[in-house]
Amino acid sequence: MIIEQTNLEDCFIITPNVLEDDRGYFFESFNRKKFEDLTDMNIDFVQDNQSKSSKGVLRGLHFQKGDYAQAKLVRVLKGSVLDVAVDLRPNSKTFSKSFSVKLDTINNKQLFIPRGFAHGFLVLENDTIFSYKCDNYYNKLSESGILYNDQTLAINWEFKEEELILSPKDLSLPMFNDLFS
Ligand SMILES: Cc1cn([C@H]2C[C@H](O)[C@@H](COP(=O)(O)OP(=O)(O)O[C@H]3O[C@H](C)C(=O)[C@H](O)[C@H]3O)O2)c(=O)[nH]c1=O
Repeated sequence: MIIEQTNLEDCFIITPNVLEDDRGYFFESFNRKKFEDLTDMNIDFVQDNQSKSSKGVLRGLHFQKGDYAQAKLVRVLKGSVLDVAVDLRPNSKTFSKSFSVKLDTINNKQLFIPRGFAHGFLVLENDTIFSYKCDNYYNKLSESGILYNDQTLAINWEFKEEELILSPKDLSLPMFNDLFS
């Protein structure tokens, strides 16, 4: 397992050690001890999620507020995404900054997104399956988010605006300045 720092504090790229043989491959998709040893963080994931999406789907930017904030370890089981994390921790040196990385089944990369971040992803291939671990349970009343094309965050999704597919909920998310001004 290789851990790479990103430009955001406490947000890491994790690349598993893929063991190939003439049958195919094997890798440990998560190993708590190795994760904690390498990141110096304690983590206790309690919920796994999975979603399937068509090319052009953009899910996010989402986060849960307060006591229900979630850290996530995200990866792709099939297809590929542009994954985006945004630091929304007001006291962080990287507050309001974002990080993007392509996750797919070629690079097998995963992104660890700590509590206090917003998360979203743009699907780059049809029938992409996205899977992630959360260290806190889903709490509908604590859900919040920021509109994907918020001008303060200025995230480059690298995709034609007219080809994006978002849920009505995501299209009605607030702007960054509505939440943090
Ligand atoms: C997140 C979640 C949702 N749901 C239910 C609520 C809806 O009936 C249905 C779809 O929910 P939603 O449209 O919020 O799903 P996504 O747009 O994929 O949301 C996720 O996408 C972004 C990128 C994330 O990082 C979050 O984990 C999460 O917000 O699943 C549950 O039952 N449990 C859950 O943990």
